[in-house]
Amino acid sequence: MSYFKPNVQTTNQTNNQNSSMKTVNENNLKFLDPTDLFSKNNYPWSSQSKLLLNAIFGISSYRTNQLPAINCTLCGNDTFLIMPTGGGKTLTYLLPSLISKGTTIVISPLLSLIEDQLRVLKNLNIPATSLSVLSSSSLTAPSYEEIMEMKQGRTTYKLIYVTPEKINNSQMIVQILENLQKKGNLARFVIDEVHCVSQWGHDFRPDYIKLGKLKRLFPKIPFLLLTATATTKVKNDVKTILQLEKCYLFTQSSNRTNLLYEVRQKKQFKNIHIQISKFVKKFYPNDSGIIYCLSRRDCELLNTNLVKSGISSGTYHAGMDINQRKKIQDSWTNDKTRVIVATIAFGVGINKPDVRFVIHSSIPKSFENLIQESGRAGRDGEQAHCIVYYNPNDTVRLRRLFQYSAYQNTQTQLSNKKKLDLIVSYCENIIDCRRKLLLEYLGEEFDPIHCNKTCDNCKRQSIHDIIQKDYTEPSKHFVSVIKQCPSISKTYIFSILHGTDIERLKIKGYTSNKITSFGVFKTSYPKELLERLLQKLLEEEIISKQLINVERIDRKSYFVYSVGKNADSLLNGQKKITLPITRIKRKEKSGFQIDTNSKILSIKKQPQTKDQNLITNNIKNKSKSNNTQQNTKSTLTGGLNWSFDSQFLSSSNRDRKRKHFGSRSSEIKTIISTNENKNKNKNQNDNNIKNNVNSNVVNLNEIQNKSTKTENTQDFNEELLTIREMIENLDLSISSKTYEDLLFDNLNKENKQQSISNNNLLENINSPSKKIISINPEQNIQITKDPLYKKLQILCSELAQKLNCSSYHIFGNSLLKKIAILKPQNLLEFQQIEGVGKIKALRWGETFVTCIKKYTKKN
Ligand SMILES: Nc1ncnc2c1ncn2[C@@H]1O[C@H](COP(=O)(O)OP(=O)(O)OP(=O)(O)O)[C@@H](O)[C@H]1O
Repeated sequence: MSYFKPNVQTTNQTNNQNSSMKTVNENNLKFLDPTDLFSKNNYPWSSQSKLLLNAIFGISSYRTNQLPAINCTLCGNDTFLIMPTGGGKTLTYLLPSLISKGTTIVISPLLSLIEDQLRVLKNLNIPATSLSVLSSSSLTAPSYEEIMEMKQGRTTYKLIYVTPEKINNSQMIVQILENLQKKGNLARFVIDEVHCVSQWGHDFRPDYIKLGKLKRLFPKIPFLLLTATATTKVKNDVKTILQLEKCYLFTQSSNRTNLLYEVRQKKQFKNIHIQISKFVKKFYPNDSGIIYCLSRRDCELLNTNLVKSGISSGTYHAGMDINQRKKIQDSWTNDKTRVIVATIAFGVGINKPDVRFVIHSSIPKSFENLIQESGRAGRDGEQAHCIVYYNPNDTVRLRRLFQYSAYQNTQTQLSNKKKLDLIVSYCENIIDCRRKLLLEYLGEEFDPIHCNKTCDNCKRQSIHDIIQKDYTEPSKHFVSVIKQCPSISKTYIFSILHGTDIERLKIKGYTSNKITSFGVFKTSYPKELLERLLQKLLEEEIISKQLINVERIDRKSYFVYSVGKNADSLLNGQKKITLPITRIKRKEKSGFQIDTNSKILSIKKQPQTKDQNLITNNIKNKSKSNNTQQNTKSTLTGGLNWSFDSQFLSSSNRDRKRKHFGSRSSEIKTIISTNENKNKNKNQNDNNIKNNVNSNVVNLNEIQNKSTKTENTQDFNEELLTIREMIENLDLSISSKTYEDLLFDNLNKENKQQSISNNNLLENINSPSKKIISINPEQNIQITKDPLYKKLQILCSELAQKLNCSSYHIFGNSLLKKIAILKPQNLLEFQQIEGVGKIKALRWGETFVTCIKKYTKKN
């Protein structure tokens, strides 16, 4: 069998490099270049598809690979789409399901994901159901009569969701599928999270393997396979296990251009709340975020401290009972609690699109954990932060946990150790582009030039030089102390080198007259630097460590150090030890050098000499070439207290035009309606919007002024009552209309039929051009404080409560922000906003517009 890997032209607005596709041979499989085959807009369904895109989903253009994947599956081919999280995989089966005759079967791994998706579809009036829970109490189950109809091979549902377990264990479901096929009503199988098929994937599920029988039972039904990540091994497993003979493969970069990656130094966990609350208050005071902790205890401690410092947060971990967990998750999903402080127990089935930051308050367990957990940020495509707070001591904690785990055999422990080593080098690395390191781990090449300074290392490189400083002599002192004091703990090593804590050292017999390197460092090497050096010596196997009290998992267990197998090569001068340090790039001629490593900001007027330049460049080049050779196994260490905080806003002010913190979020762009509307008021409104958006200043000032006004509580409560009243009176009967009724509601039945076969006529049905705006980081801060945005959020959450769904099922926060900026004054303007489809506009537009008009009149 072979994959046919298309090289498809991009049709979206994302970064070009993101869309670049290779046409290389993969695993000696032949790939065709079907650009001409699937990227065109001249298929019989092309106009209909474009119309549905606009009318149902409120979207004006396809993203990378969406169009070719849609065309490919509609042509009846088996299609494998690998697209990063938040890339828009769902659309590639929703649109075809509305166009194809019959029903699309979606196999999805989790009931919670299925239920979430069914709520989305319900709000779009797309007929969908699930056969996974057939009890009558289930909100998602079809009725008895509907099941009977399905058994006859007929159904009005366009989508049926089912878990793999159910499809494997229910004879009735197989019978339904067979009868749907017989009657020509089985459109396609969609297998979501298809990497679960493979034991090499991160979420292997045995029931996915059994899905191999589907191709045997339904050889003519096309498969659409979806995942965010698949290594070559996983891809091969997918095609073999699912028994696909010919399958078109669409891949693209896993790069999430809208995520900002950063590693920050952490001093002590008990004070981490100070750093985190400062960050949250500054950047995301009213946005959602997740903070991951290593243990339940850490979650509780951090949460208590965050609440004390005024952050709206709650905990989620396996130690809480299921009701408590559900309560906090709902509160977070519906924007009542802003931040969730959780262990990795939180995450599976989390679909909230507008998570603006994911913070690891301690080192993640592995690269996979980092990618998966931070990947929950920015699923709506808007900019989001992914920050790891790192302290070398965290690794000691993790190693200890791995070592104690009673369930793990030696091999698992070794693999955990390797994984930990990799993530440690990532955290310690202050040179290489973080995007590059992450993507290389996923087996993808990435040129850091495309990072556009959206990771701390690239950002730092633009203002700092990195130089390698020789620490061979200090390292010899480390080894000397360890040689003289066998099995010594880290605290004692540091005290001896610093010459502090003399009384404690005396008790142990460690005195200056006995130990040659006693007090050599005095105050010249801060503890952070000694930690880095210790880590480096361990990596180089100059020293080694061992856990004491292995049978106990309490705080008394600790590591002791002894000389490693490479100690002699250091002592006899064969081996040199260097650590990268950073210094601010000097301006021409009279720059200032800041030695960030020594923690003493020594400001010297010292222009860089030719030789220094040479060294810097050599090191940079060397690091580059090492990089390509070693892949992610970079062992460069660093420890710089540097963050986006200090650079972010000021530089984006200076350099606004060039900034690209995310493909779709860097600057405000508008596409103003091309529909000729003679109405003078409307034109006036359009102009207002156009001016506001294009000037990029009017809006911000306006928002800023308003946000500084403190709101009168009485007014606010009255407003809330009016909102509730509006929702009470809202006519929800529109939900009984199908998507087709709404799409064609300007036409009578005859024309409806005609229009389906006449794409031109379809195009003429009111489908306004979309206004596309993106919100940059500064605007985001302003808009989250905007009273209108807050009102719209309340309106949305009240409405969600009434409809028994989550706020984001109605409108996500990023869309609400855009609505608050554009302030649509009528239904047409409301529907013109990118992300608002006709169905949602018809259902709730009036309510939202009324709220906005009332607000604009008052202000
Ligand atoms: N062409 C498009 N233009 C604008 N927004 C889009 C487009 N396609 C999808 N989206 C939006 O992108 C967001 C993410 O889409 P979706 O949930 O399908 O991502 P996904 O690839 O399935 O991610 P995950 O792997 O996390 O499930 C949704 O809010 C969706 O409405």
